[in-house]
Amino acid sequence: MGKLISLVSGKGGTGKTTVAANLAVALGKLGKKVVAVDADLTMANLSLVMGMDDASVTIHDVLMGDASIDEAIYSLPQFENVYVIPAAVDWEHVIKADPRGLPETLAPLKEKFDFVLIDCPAGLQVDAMSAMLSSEEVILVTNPEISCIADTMKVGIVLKKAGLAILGFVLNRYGRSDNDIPPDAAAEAMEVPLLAVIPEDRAIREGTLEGIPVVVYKPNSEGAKAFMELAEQVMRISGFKAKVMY
Ligand SMILES: Nc1ncnc2c1ncn2[C@@H]1O[C@H](COP(=O)(O)OP(=O)(O)OP(=O)(O)O)[C@@H](O)[C@H]1O
Repeated sequence: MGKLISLVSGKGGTGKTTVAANLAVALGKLGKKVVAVDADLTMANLSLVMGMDDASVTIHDVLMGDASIDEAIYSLPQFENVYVIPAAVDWEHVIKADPRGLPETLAPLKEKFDFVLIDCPAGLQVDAMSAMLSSEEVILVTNPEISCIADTMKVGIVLKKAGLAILGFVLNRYGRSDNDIPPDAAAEAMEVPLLAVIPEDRAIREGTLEGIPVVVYKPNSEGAKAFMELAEQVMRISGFKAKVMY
């Protein structure tokens, strides 16, 4: 059985999609079969970040009852072992798909993949809750700012109460400002394990624009190395032996 892991945060723009895309490609490089799911049903962009700009069947069609989940899974041959379930961006699909169907729609994926990574909307609204409750385990994504840490902690507390396992948090965009909260202080505040510190890195943003996650776009960059370390950490805590292949 695979792992259903959501990428979540209290605030928008912390880097959930970037972490989901890079973690997916990094785990694929480490030999695991991964599907990345765009569960941000109103502001979808995961598939674009992973180099796919058009999809005939999306998670919205599945939620609307017009397609099966298998029909919405696309292989990304440019990355080893990586698949994506895209979301629609047009308004018609967005208003017709009910996010509350996500948990039962995504649950069967863990029979087919080692990792199911669910890119969630920020916050605690019904669309975000439905996406997050589709997972069994959670990776919190925060920036090194006090308000972001506080809001992300709140989400973590709610999800823990709901029975999900909090694997830990990713401190993303570290080094962007002189006032950044340092990793040890962030870990003390969050009260969950620090899985990785991802530096602020131009190569990450460039990779996003190119549709090539930085672990493939610039594998020797500091950002790429940090994402590979995150993937090894996730392998370890998931009980897989992490072998270094890069
Ligand atoms: N470590 C980083 N260094 C530099 N740029 C980054 C880093 N992490 C993310 N970014 C950039 O920040 C922007 C927002 O990231 P992303 O879309 O992943 O955030 P998000 O949390 O998914 O946003 P939303 O809440 O809107 O879905 C993107 O342009 C991305 O390239």
